[in-house]
Amino acid sequence: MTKQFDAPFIAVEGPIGAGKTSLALKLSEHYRFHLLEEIVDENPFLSKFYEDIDEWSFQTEMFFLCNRFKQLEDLYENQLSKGYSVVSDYHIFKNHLFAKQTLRDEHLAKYERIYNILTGDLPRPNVILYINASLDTLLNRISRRGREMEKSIDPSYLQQLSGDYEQFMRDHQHVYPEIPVITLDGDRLDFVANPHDFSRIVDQLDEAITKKRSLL
Ligand SMILES: Nc1ncnc2c1ncn2[C@@H]1O[C@H](COP(=O)(O)OP(=O)(O)O)[C@@H](O)[C@H]1O
Ligand SMILES: Nc1nc2c(ncn2[C@H]2C[C@H](O)[C@@H](COP(=O)(O)O)O2)c(=O)[nH]1
Repeated sequence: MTKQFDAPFIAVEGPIGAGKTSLALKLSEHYRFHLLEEIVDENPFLSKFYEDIDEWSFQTEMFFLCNRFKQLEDLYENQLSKGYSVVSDYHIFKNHLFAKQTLRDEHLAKYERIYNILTGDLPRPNVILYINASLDTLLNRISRRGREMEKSIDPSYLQQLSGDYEQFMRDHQHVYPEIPVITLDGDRLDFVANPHDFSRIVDQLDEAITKKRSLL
């Protein structure tokens, strides 16, 4: 049974470099919501993963899964169960989305059994902001962010992830119509440098939060 709570729990999602962390940080400051940030550099396998995906993918995905499991357990205990609102730069589903691309079949079968056990009763976001963007935009932003290990990202890997995100968001809206998915055009919106673009996102989010509160 998924843990129940009433507070807004907003997840910002999208492929690598779409702007999730940047937008989540700005929203947490604007709304004074608790910010849940995914770990990246603390994953000891990630740099090895980018050098040899097949060799290091299982440990990479399992590390992310276990870390996020603990983060979300603590989030429920310390924030959501107490009525505090949250904005996060990830949704736990991303773990599965990456694993389906990076794990070979026999590893994926084991991973999915563990994923279902660990995530079955975790708190789930009740609003999703989904940033999509073209491959060129993603590659440019990854380059601008400048993480050494990401310089070896294969564009086809990123293209496949982007496609998987598109499909997942369509499926999610169909399966969970009560959870609004606000899609943002990452090619057109510069919420980092353009206050008008950011305020338009806030307007859409205000509407979604107000609507959810009216249903409580
Ligand atoms: N909408 C945007 N317009 C322009 N630059 C952006 C935008 N979103 C993010 N960036 C820049 O792109 C880089 C990646 O952003 P980041 O928030 O780390 O993406 P993600 O968390 O999705 O990987 C950062 O340098 C950030 O400043
Ligand atoms: N193989 C996986 N890699 C992941 C996962 N979550 C994040 N990441 C990588 C992708 C980027 O290099 C970096 C930061 O991710 P962003 O989406 O914030 O750009 O970490 C995962 O579950 N599996």
